[in-house]
Amino acid sequence: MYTGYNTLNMALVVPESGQVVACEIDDEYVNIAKPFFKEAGVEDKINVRLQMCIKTLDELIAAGEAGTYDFVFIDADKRNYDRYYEKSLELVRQGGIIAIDNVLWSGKVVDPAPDDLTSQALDKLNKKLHTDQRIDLSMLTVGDGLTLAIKR
Ligand SMILES: C[S@@+](CC[C@H](N)C(=O)[O-])C[C@H]1O[C@@H](n2cnc3c(N)ncnc32)[C@H](O)[C@@H]1O
Repeated sequence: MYTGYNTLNMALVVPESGQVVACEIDDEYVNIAKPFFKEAGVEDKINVRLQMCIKTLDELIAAGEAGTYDFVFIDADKRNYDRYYEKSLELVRQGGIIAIDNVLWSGKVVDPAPDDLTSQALDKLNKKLHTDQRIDLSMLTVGDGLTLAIKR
């Protein structure tokens, strides 16, 4: 979530009945974001979970919400992206979209250094998605690289 810029954007466009689940581990950012959610009149549409996001994803699955989400945006700690991707794939419905940010990592994924575990993890995930038959894939070369994975 960070300071909530994209959480707020999503909450502004989902219908009144929609919900945005926002994952963050740092309460400083949550405290910055929440007044803006209120000011924009969308605080009731945003469910902030202040804990490790893998725990939140597991809780959503345990609550029977697999296959019910339209969209997931993955933009937290890069080395765990593959774990978040697998959980997100469970959570989205057929035709649902998983967006993954920073997949080019300033170009370092092309030839990751031996000690650069982040670039290695992103490179590995990019290659995995390329042949993943569970999704249709588009990698947008905008910004730092944005992958769109659409669940089949
Ligand atoms: C790049 S920022 C997110 C920006 C946000 N997607 C946006 O566009 O407005 C990444 C955030 O993920 C949080 N984060 C990192 N690891 C996390 C984890 N394991 N669980 C939950 N949040 C995490 C960081 O504290 C940081 O605020």
